[in-house]
Amino acid sequence: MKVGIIGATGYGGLELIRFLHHHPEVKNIELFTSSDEGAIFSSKFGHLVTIHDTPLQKITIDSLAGLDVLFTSTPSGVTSSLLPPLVGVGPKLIDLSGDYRLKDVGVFEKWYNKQPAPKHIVEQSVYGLTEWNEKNIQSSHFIANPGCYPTAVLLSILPLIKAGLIDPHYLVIDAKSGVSGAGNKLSQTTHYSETNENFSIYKVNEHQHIPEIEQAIELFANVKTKITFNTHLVPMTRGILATTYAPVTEGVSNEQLTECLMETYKEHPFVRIVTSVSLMGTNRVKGSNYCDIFVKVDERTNRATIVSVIDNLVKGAAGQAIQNMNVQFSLPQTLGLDVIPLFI
Ligand SMILES: NC(=O)C1=CN([C@@H]2O[C@H](COP(=O)(O)OP(=O)(O)OC[C@H]3O[C@@H](n4cnc5c(N)ncnc54)[C@H](OP(=O)(O)O)[C@@H]3O)[C@@H](O)[C@H]2O)C=CC1
Ligand SMILES: CC(=O)N[C@@H](CCC(=O)OP(=O)(O)O)C(=O)O
Repeated sequence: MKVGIIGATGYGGLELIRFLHHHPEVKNIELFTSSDEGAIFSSKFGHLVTIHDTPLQKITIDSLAGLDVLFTSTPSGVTSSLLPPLVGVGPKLIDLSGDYRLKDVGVFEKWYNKQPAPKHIVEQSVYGLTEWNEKNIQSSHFIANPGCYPTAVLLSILPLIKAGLIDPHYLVIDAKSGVSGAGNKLSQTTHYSETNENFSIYKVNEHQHIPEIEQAIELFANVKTKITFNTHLVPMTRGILATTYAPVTEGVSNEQLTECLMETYKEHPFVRIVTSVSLMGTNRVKGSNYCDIFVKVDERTNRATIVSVIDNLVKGAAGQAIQNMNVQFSLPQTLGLDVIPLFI
């Protein structure tokens, strides 16, 4: 397979390269740039010397046409105008940005404050939450890869909502991310001296992943709901830990919640249900495509605490994107992704 990456110099792009390099079906990786055409890739990234000594290419429709699959890992607002000429005619497309996730273009415009992609193009994309949308992904040429926070949250709560074990109308979700979630561009809030020894909340009640999570709950569990969702920045590089608090349906036990999660994901290699909280942590999934989930009912309040962890750059971005490519090409989902987490 001949694969292209637009946004190769970003964090998501670098992770795509790391995994695709080991993918047995990928024979060629072409790297594209909007800002540094001709630069030798490894001259920018020393860890890739002797591995990717290829020049960065200019993005043109002609240069993309011969690819089998194109990953776009660009800031929001870029692919809304870049991809429409390629949809349905060029390579299979997997977009890691938020530009095609929200089906209502008015909702995209409101939460991202950016010009949306044309509605008829957005309608052709399939939401790439792999474990929940495999059939549609397999038959699609155009995947909108989920956001990092929605991936962590949805994998943990969808089975319980769908089975009627928790009340979906009072969900309170508290999520924390490492700083790489904000990408590689410099900014005041991600500056070392502002993040080191600091733990902060941001985008209070205004995070762009709120409508994405609500849309997916409706799509996969057939429930219309409004969530409370807040995000925090943790002084670490990688990882998301998301905690959801949800009322438990009358008479439902802790064991039933755990069994439901285990049953849902028994055939899914990247989702692990953890039964001891001492085994949970972002370092248990770091560098890997795993999502680990733990649930415990507070019998005093009859609320469940549902916890999930992912690596934002892997299951939250590049890893899930490659998992989706595998599904699109009818390959085993684990191909190229079968790595043990870093842990330390
Ligand atoms: N970081 C994360 O954990 C996650 C990120 N995402 C989403 O994935 C996308 C990429 O994120 P991330 O890798 O962190 O971002 P980065 O900011 O690290 O990298 C984005 C890359 O996009 C390229 N780029 C910028 N402007 C343009 C343009 N106009 N046309 C083409 N390419 C452009 C740049 O490369 P160059 O200058 O060489 O063109 C840049 O290196 C974003 O939409 C993000 O929201 C999704 C899930 C998780
Ligand atoms: C830590 C941090 O800043 N994370 C980013 C995640 C960005 C992302 O994935 O946003 P898209 O919807 O544009 O893909 C954020 O919270 O906005």
